[in-house]
Amino acid sequence: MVKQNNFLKDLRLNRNLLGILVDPDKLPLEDVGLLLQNLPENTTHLLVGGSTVENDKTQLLVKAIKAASMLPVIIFPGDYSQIAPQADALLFLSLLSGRNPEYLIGQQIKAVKYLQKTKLEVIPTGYILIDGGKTTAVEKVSQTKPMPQENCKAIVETALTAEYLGKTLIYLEAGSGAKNCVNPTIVKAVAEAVKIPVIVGGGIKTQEQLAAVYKAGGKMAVIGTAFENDLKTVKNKNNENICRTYTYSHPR
Ligand SMILES: CC(C)=CCC/C(C)=C/CC/C(C)=C/CC/C(C)=C/COC[C@H](O)COP(=O)(O)O
Ligand SMILES: O=P(O)(O)OP(=O)(O)O
Ligand SMILES: [Mg+2]
Repeated sequence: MVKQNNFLKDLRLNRNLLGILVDPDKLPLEDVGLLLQNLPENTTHLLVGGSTVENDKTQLLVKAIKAASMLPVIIFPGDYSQIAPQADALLFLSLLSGRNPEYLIGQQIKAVKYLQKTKLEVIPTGYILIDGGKTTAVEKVSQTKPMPQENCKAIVETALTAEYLGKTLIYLEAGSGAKNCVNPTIVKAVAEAVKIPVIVGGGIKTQEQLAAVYKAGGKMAVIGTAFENDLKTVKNKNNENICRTYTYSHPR
């Protein structure tokens, strides 16, 4: 059966997409309602995943989200154990900034027998880790070094390599909770060099940073940590006195 390419179509046809990243290890299932009620108004997609996630948590979380929301759910996996058949799509990542065979091809081969049993839209993605000013979980888990922001040429060449290899998407990643997000000059250089859509994530906290991603040609920005912090504040204050740690969402 031919699978519908909806997520990739969304990325090709639209701009200013906002993906909120939910880490199954950090969001208790009973907080799915809280999550959905507090999403930024401009959220277009939910991404689910983490560098490390306990067994079965991703599948349970995706199931709970799908039961309560119409938003498309995209798996953004740190490893093959996070494949959840109830999701809409899966970023089939290859960590091209590194040279660890496990994250270039090993995880992908391990994923196949699970993917064959699903109808997930599988999106071959060139995943490029860029130095965000601190050591991040992706770096630790993959045991690879990020590419320096100063070396824009090498980053562009890596993105072009991804395109020549047949990847249909590029993800420029500064890492979860990065001090510095990917510089817009890098986003612009990559977006101008490749024909495939570019997603940007890592360390995005403000409306200005979000706008800069879109202005530079990024089709989707992904926000995880800033939203996690926001949700903690909402929870701690029992919905009173909400003090948002970022400013990109409209006040409710
Ligand atoms: C099934 C399959 C092909 C799995 C791919 C395995 C692979 C090659 C993984 C790459 C390395 C890795 C550990 C990826 C983790 C992905 C992930 C969830 C990263 C967290 O992203 C942060 C996001 O950009 C938002 O940042 P922030 O707002 O600062 O939290
Ligand atoms: O799973 P990640 O990569 O989002 O890392 P962290 O748990 O440090 O947020
Ligand atoms: Mg995180």
